[in-house]
Amino acid sequence: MEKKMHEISEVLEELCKTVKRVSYEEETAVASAIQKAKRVFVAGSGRSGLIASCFAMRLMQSGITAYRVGECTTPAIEADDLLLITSGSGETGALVKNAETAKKVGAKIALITIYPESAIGKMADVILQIAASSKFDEGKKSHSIQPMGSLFEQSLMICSDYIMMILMEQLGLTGESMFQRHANLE
Ligand SMILES: O=P(O)(O)OC[C@H]1O[C@](O)(CO)[C@@H](O)[C@@H]1O
Repeated sequence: MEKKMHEISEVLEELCKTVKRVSYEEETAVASAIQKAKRVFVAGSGRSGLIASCFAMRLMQSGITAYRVGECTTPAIEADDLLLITSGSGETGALVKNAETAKKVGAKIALITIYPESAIGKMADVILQIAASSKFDEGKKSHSIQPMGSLFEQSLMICSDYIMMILMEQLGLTGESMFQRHANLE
């Protein structure tokens, strides 16, 4: 049999290492920022944005008023709201603009990123850092065995689901109670 370049277990190992390094304090800080907000607006681009949508879905199922930025039914962000941005680089143009708008109206910003010192990081009130290699590190020796932002995006999915578990505990929710709000028009 032909030798594989990498075993799938190596992918799981680097994912496990990355999510275990994420700070619990930062995860709980994001959960409290969500709880304190009147409404949560979730924004992300590309693959990070797809995971942002998964997060927004769970927030809605928890009874939190959550919107996905970019949907035509999403209203204007206001002072009591939270803009939660998922961006590996923290530099994606449209997301930087979203953060500037949120700042201007006095909304809070939470960022999940590789780079706390990024343009969005500098505007954020709460930051959760995922120490993964980014799409900009492609080709470097230190880069993940997976391409571009894959390791960040996978870690983002696990961390956002874990933040949901923290919220469930704080709000006294169960999977069953959340399922009551699951879409019945699909
Ligand atoms: O997570 P970032 O750095 O904001 O990048 C957004 C997206 O841009 C891409 O590079 C291309 O869509 C994706 O890999 C990534 O999810």
